[in-house]
Amino acid sequence: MLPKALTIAGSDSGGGAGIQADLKTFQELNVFGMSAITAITAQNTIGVQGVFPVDLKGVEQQITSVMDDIGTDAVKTGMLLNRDIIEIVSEKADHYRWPYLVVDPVMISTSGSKLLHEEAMDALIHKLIPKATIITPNIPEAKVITGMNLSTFEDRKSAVKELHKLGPQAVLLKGGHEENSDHIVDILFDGETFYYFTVPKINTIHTHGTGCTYAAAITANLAKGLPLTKAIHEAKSFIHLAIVHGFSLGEGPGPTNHSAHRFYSDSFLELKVDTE
Ligand SMILES: Nc1ncnc2c1ncn2[C@@H]1O[C@H](COP(=O)(O)OP(=O)(O)O)[C@@H](O)[C@H]1O
Ligand SMILES: Cc1ncc(COP(=O)(O)OP(=O)(O)O)c(N)n1
Repeated sequence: MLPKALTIAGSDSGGGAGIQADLKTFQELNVFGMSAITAITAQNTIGVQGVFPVDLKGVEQQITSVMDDIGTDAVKTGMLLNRDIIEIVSEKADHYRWPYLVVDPVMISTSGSKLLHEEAMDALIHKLIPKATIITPNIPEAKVITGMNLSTFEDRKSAVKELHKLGPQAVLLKGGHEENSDHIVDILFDGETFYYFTVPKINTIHTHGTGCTYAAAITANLAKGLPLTKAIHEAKSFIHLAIVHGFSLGEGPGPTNHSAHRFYSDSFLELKVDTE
């Protein structure tokens, strides 16, 4: 039987991010994908033209319908939009005791649209993040959650420790927003050990949906039963190839290429994983 994964996130009509990116990633990684949609966004490569929340009963019922009949091996959250939706997801996490919960704390799209209301921050930090197997903030999201300045590498390590104190089993701080380096470092901390996933920065604008795709690949790998560090290492290889082969679509930044990994052996990407 195929492993199963549920994504609880927003729909991106443009197909590059959100639910669409998650389901494409699950499919590419041979995981049966299921969804609970929190909001419909009218979105393309240029930006987000509209956000239409799904009513609370609709969100709650999608999760219940999937869980009571099919069940899941792992859950990922993306755009959750508001406090009420976060509270529903948190209650469902308690009720169903999901084996793995990957929380991508989506707040704002690269094009600048709000995908999480400010009033929802407290629920995200105190109700959902503590239940996560892993959280995957980017640098701006980590700044908002910790209130810290993340200019230096040491700042980022300190922020990762602070984020871990909120209660998730592990924190993965993504480095894609690093501006002053030709390398990008994602920092993983599991409460004992730091791991660094370092890659050369790819010179491209076609990175729409990178965060969603990466977190979905981690979720798929956890659903398959991979240990956390290996799940991230393989997901990093997947997202790296997807960015290398990102492509132009529409007038704005194009999406990553979810199929790119098919054309490489697993060992294509030599990743440096340091522990200390
Ligand atoms: N230009 C790039 N070159 C190489 N890797 C990148 C690049 N941009 C993003 N990544 C990687 O893509 C993943 C998503 O990162 P990031 O862009 O920080 O998140 P988000 O999409 O949530 O803003 C991370 O593993 C990051 O290192
Ligand atoms: C519906 C929806 N969810 C999430 C995002 C954000 O996607 P992400 O991969 O974090 O980054 P960008 O695509 O904004 O660079 C989204 N845009 N839409």
